[in-house]
Amino acid sequence: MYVDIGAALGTVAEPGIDEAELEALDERVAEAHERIAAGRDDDEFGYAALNLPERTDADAIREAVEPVSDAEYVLTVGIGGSALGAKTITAALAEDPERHVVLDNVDPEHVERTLSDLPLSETAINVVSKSGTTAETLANFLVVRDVYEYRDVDWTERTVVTTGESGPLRELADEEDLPTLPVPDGVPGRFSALSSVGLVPPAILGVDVEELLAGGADAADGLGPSLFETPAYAYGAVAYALEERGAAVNAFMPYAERLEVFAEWFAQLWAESLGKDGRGQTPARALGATDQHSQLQLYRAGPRDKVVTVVRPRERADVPVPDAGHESLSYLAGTDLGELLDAEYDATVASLSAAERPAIEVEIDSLDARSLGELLYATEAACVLVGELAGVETFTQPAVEWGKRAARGLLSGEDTEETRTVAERPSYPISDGD
Ligand SMILES: O=P(O)(O)OC[C@H]1O[C@H](O)[C@H](O)[C@@H](O)[C@@H]1O
Repeated sequence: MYVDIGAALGTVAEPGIDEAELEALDERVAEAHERIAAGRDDDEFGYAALNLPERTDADAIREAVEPVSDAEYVLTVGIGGSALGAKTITAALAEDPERHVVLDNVDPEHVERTLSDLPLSETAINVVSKSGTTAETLANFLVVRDVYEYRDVDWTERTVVTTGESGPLRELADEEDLPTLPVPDGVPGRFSALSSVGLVPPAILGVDVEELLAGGADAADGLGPSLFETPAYAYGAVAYALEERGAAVNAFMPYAERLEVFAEWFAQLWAESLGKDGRGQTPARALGATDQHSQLQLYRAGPRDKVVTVVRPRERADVPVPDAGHESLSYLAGTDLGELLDAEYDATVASLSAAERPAIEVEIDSLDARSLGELLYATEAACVLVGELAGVETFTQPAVEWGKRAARGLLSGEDTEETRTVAERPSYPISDGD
């Protein structure tokens, strides 16, 4: 992975970071790196995520998916960190990403439509929940099972479960003797893409999971004590420094359709890990070049509270633009779509710099398994570094857990602190008088 922080320097951007300040920050990066390395050595909660590339057993995943390896579709039932990793990987790498269907939300119309469109006898079910208690996942799984039974398709032969050692999902899996994979110890869901949590659908859909893990291992080997020699830390350190100087928003803008879901994954990672103690950058999702024609206006001319992260592969497919023989289109003659997209990327960074707005450039060699593994890992390492520099509890998510408890309490009718708060929530209704 390559990171270019030139467009985030104080000489060209406001907010920006001066080179002298970077030197001082590098000392803090060295300390944070030591903390991260110690956490990895002891497999401490959270830090253990950065050991996944070496720990994940690709053979065990292949063995567990063997019974469903000829499935035409994979239906993932999971939410948040239990869905986004797999969705990101298949969107980027599967030959036909449409073959991976994700039921994360419980919008009844969406669930009904999704299931009615799927050929169930050719669809493997991948149920994932670290806690095994998440209401959306359990409810969707029960609905899915019921629909399979109604259509007379044996779901027990087509299901793989990834969950912890106990909990309702584990009980459901044991009852039916379903093949199960463990969630890795000490790894929060949003950091678990490079484990069984994220790798079951890619394995079924023919993605080279060994190469993904090898890419993660490359990035792990590259972590060193200086931001000047570690692109992942350079990204994290500069994002942190810019937040300190007012960049409350991090607009994550890949210039590759196949990385659009990566921005969704990034949003969970950044928000849930770093949104604590009154701080944390708000992740915004954008796609280049599409959002150049909408959001870029705000990024260049709105409040100076943003940094834009642009991401691109260095290699692209060749799709030449045909020469139409029109004078007015001569600038397109002899080019190809990749060249155009790269020109748009360069133009966006330059356009932000011209308005003194910060950007950070991230590049990978190409959109293959190795580079994606590297990008996933490096982004996680960057996030852990920001957490260290900001002094927040990167690996917990108490605010999200509150909502989960409240929803469960409401459904069961329990009287808890959360359900009382829901009952007393502020209300000031306005209607149109009808
Ligand atoms: O994997 P599960 O236990 O079902 O949790 C799914 C998701 O639930 C919550 O929203 C957590 O905050 C997420 O981090 C987690 O990924």
